[in-house]
Amino acid sequence: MEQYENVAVQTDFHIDSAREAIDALDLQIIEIIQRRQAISLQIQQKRMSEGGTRTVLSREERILDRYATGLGARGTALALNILSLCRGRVTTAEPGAGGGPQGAR
Ligand SMILES: C=C(O[C@@H]1C=C(C(=O)O)C=C[C@H]1O)C(=O)O
Repeated sequence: MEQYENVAVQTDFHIDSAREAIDALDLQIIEIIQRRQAISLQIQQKRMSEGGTRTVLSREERILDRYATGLGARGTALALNILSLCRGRVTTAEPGAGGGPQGAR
């Protein structure tokens, strides 16, 4: 362990392998969000087929609270983006478009 700018850094720490771990986690996060989109869409379609609304703000507020509790103020921003991604039609990103599945408004 070495000290650098008051941060303990393991001497056997390698940026390349740490980045591989981050890349794997990012792929998992994307996959989890895509699964969340599919489940959220099913709920929305079911509710709308019964004459209800697509969105339920009270439920979304509870979700925002959860992310704020876990991750702070930026967790709220993340949750807003996740809710936006999960709202509406799920489409596949065009190759090279640089974006993931988009939620239609
Ligand atoms: C999925 C639902 O429908 C909408 C989408 C939500 C979500 O993606 O978490 C939450 C509330 C609703 O606005 C739901 O009511 O649970």
